[in-house]
Formats: sequence, structure tokens, C-alpha cells
Amino acid sequence: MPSIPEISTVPPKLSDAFRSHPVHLRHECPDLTSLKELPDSYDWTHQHYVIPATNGDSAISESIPVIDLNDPNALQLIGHACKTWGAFQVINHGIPTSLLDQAECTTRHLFSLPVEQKLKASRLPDALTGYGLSRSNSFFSKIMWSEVFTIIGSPLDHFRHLWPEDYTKHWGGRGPIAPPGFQNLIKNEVMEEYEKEMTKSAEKLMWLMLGSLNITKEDIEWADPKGNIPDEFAVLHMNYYPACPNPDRAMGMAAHSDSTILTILHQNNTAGLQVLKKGTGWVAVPTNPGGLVVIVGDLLQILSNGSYISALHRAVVNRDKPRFSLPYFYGPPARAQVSPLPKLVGPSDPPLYRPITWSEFLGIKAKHFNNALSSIRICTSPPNEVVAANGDNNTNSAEVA
Ligand SMILES: C=C1C[C@]23C[C@@]1(O)CC[C@H]2[C@@]12CCC[C@@](C)(C(=O)O1)[C@H]2[C@@H]3C(=O)O
Ligand SMILES: O=C(O)CCC(=O)C(=O)O
Ligand SMILES: [Fe+2]
Repeated sequence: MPSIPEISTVPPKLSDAFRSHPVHLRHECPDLTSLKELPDSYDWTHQHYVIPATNGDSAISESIPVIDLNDPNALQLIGHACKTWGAFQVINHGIPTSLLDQAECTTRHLFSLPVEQKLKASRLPDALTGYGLSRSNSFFSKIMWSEVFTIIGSPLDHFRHLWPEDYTKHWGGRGPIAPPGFQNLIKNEVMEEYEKEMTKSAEKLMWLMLGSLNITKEDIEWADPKGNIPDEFAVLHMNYYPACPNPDRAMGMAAHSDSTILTILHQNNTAGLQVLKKGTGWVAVPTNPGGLVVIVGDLLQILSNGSYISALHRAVVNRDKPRFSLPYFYGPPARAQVSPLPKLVGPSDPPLYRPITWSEFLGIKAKHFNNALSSIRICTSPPNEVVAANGDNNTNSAEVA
């Protein structure tokens, strides 16, 4: 039987950024699906950062805007959403619904494997790809009710560990071309195609979000003359939130902002994502078949000099149905300098953040979590005070355990 190759899916430049910031999680991955009661280690009841206000069943009826990318006013609507919410949903984004469905189906299939099988594709502490808990668990004393599978580039090496029978029984892992019916390779192709489509959409959305601030490709140093981003850094997550015996006490994914330029998230038809709106509280993001959620990340807050807010968001769980989400974390090349764009700063708008690479910022995030942005802030009291909802100037978010 041919041996299964070592896992080495992360291209060297990207792995550097993470190898220097390993995340050590103190917890194992139990089989959450089989638990009939919420263990104490998953009980978030007495955590002060669990803010109860939610529109899950209360009177808050507003939510993040839904923007049709074919709408002639899309640019303005996007700009407004980035300033007020730090998140929006898009429809008519050009990604086929069939691909979203196939990626969701692969996600469901992956997480329905027995836990021992999933652990064969475990993410190692200094690695980024594979199966495990969310990295952000390291900041909390309680564990989140979720499982995560991280992909960068091709997931094939991990998939070989998860579904070895596709190789050994039928094909033996020989040759580069899959004979028809080889489910593992089909899953791999689906996820690679999904990443390709996400990259295209993320670029398009980034230019729209920046375009709304009159930023063009000439203003972005890491863009080529055609506006393409060579060596962009992107990570795809498959998130699983099993149905939970005590959802009111559990937390699917604790409040955080993403360190990205932007994140594109597909969720199955079970709601759970919530966005924190200043002055309102936690607002649920309803599911929207075929729609995609776009979240402003910390790097876009930096680039826009605080004019766009990187939204604090979290995921709650429910008693009856499993939930799946697929966030695509999109950023610049790991070593590109990110700083407030010159067009957006001036005597009355001094730069709020010092220049930083994403690689460096991930290190700061890995240490300071939701206080990462404030730790690189250079003006404590700008003339036009920017009030961000992401921990930059509030303290309602993470607790360092
Ligand atoms: C590119 C990334 C951003 C992220 C770390 C990651 O490598 C992939 C997951 C992202 C995530 C999601 C949950 C919250 C968060 C803080 C975390 O621990 O993992 C973010 C990371 C981030 O935004 O820095
Ligand atoms: O599952 C969700 O809706 C949110 C996931 C998320 O925010 C993340 O993985 O960063
Ligand atoms: Fe997130």
C-alpha cells in the first residue's frame, strides 16, 4: 500500500507568519455531537463578555444591509454599510449557488466523520491547516461549541487522511488524475474551485469597498497595474456548530473581529452569526439563500484610517440543528505594508495606525486578540473621534484567560 505523504499544504511564505506565532490550545476535541449535557468547560454563563442583547427573539428587527451587486448604487451602499455596520450581505455576486451547495455538502460530510478520523487531520500548534478548535479558544477559559477545519491552498493532503479508502481500496493513490467517482478528489476539487471563486469575489469586493472611498488600484502598493493582487494571503475555514443541549449557556464562536481586509462568509440555512452594532447590541444576521456575508476586517479599518469599522461578530448555537459556515479570510501578501492610505489622511485627519504587515499584525492579534488594533494606534484623541465597535476603543470583547 503506498504511504500517505506528509502534510505540507502551506506555501513557505505563509507558513512563516504562523510558525512564529504558534497557538497552544489546552483542550482536546471531544465528540460534541454525542454530548447530551453541556459540560462545565463549555458553559459560558458567567463570562462577563457574553452580552445577552440579541435579536434572536427580541424586538430588534434591523440587520446588516443586503446589497445587490447589480444595483447601480452598489458602491455607495457598500461604503455606507462599511461605515455603519462593518458588514453586509451581497446577492448577485456571481458565485454559482451550486458551488456554494457543493462546498456546504463537503463541509457536512467532513464533520460527520468519526472524531478519531477527523483527528488524523489535526492542526498542529505551529501549523495553520487541518482540523481542530478555533485558534481564538486560547484567549478564553471556556471552550467554544464548534469545530474548525482550516484550508490554505489545496486541502488534498488532509483529505487523504480523512478519506483514505478513496485511495487505497479503489485507486491506491497512484497518478495525478482521478478516475471518475473518486469522492475524495471530487471534494478536493470542489474546495479548490470554491477558493478560486472566493478569491475573485474578494478582489472585486475589495475594489468596491475601497472605490467607495475614491481609492483606486494606483493607491495600493501591492496591486499590479491591472488591479490584480499577486501573492494575496487567504485562508478558508469550514466551521461546524453541532446542535447543542444547552444553547443559552454555550458560545459557538466568541466575539472577535477578523484581522483580514475582508471576510466572505457562506452559512447554511441555520442562523447563528451576530454582529455588534454600536448603540444597539448584538444583531442577528438572517440566512439568505445564495447570499454571502461580507465582514470588514482590521486591515481595512487601518487602510481606511478608521472610516470603515471592522465589525465585532460572534456565532451562537441552537438546540435543534447543526450549523455550518465557510468564512474565507482575505488579506494582502503577508509581507506587504498596510497603513492608512495617503489619500485619506491630512492635517485634520492624521493617520490613526502605524504601518504594519499582515504577518506582523497576526502576531499582535495572536497576543492581544481584540485589543490588537488599539495596540498599533498612534493617535489617542484624533480630531474626528472614530468610534469603532471592535475593541479598538471599547472593552466589551475578549478576556485573556
Ligand atoms: C487568517 C486568519 C485570521 C484568523 C487566523 C487565521 O489564520 C484563520 C482564522 C482567523 C480567526 C477566526 C476566528 C477569530 C480569529 C481571531 C482567530 O483566532 O482565528 C481569527 C484570526 C484573525 O483574524 O487574526
Ligand atoms: O460562523 C460564523 O457565522 C462566524 C464565523 C467567524 O466569525 C469566523 O470563523 O471568524
Ligand atoms: Fe470571524
